[in-house]
Amino acid sequence: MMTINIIVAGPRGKMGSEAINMIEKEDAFRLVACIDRKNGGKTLQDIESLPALNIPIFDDVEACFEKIEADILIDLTVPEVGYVHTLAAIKHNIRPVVGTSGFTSEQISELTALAEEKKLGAIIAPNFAIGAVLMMKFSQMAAKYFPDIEIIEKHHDNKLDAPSGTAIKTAELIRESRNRKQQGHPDEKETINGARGAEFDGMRIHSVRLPGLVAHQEVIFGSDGQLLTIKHDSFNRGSFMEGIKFSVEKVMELDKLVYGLENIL
Ligand SMILES: NC(=O)C1=CN([C@@H]2O[C@H](COP(=O)(O)OP(=O)(O)OC[C@H]3O[C@@H](n4cnc5c(N)ncnc54)[C@H](OP(=O)(O)O)[C@@H]3O)[C@@H](O)[C@H]2O)C=CC1
Ligand SMILES: O=C(O)C1=N[C@H](C(=O)O)C[C@H](O)C1
Repeated sequence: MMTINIIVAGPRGKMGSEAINMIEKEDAFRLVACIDRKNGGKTLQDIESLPALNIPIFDDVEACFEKIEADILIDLTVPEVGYVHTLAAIKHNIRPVVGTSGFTSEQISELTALAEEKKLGAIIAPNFAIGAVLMMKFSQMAAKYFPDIEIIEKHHDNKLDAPSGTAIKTAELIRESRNRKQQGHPDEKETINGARGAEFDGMRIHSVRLPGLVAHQEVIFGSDGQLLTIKHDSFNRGSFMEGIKFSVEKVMELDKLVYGLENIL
């Protein structure tokens, strides 16, 4: 059995710490280093909330990639830094598996081109929960028949990016199967800015942020006399780990960047 050597960026985060637990449970996965802006020079065992492991922590991504032999970077940080980490990983021939949301489409295009040039596998997945991927695909199917759509995504109030990566990916998939349609009344006016949500290809995306929520999305399709709702809920971060595990295995076989788990499931 081949061992896959993994670096995790964002180890103290909700997703990063869950990913470390997942890696520890897998015989074929080996955690070799972490990237953490506040704990460079320490080891994982120096951090109270994390497993007592003698794994080096780097605050500098370049130093980490130069010193540590790794196959994969799992990035679970914030958009600006996650992009820098992903770019550096590809340059160092380390395959990125990116959960961090909020990359721009220009950044994704740039990373795609670089991975193609290097013939290196990479995965950027707006949502690693298998149920969420199905929710997006079912929405894409339904959009062909029900072109009037509102996406409502709901997340915890520590989330930095809006709309969520999942909502953007859902809208992108819907755009592939639906002719552009400007929804609502042509003369509608917002008396408070943002009341109708964000506009994407004529449909609307609404972002709810509340304590108590984890990650939830409803796609509502309206038609004459009927309403279809396609809904997914993640109640904990464990829901994303199956997709991360699958991506870590799959990215080793790829020679290009894949954006969205639906393309490899
Ligand atoms: N694709 C998917 O399926 C999923 C994706 N996500 C995405 O994953 C990312 C992480 O989510 P989550 O774990 O909930 O978030 P957390 O806020 O819990 O963790 C974020 C981590 O990033 C670190 N970080 C923040 N700012 C910086 C910075 N400037 N430089 C370096 N590190 C930094 C934080 O460290 P510090 O304490 O120093 O700030 C922390 O360790 C988000 O982008 C989220 O949208 C989340 C769930 C599922
Ligand atoms: O920040 C989160 O929590 C999540 N972010 C991802 C997104 O932006 O879609 C995935 C999931 O919704 C959880």
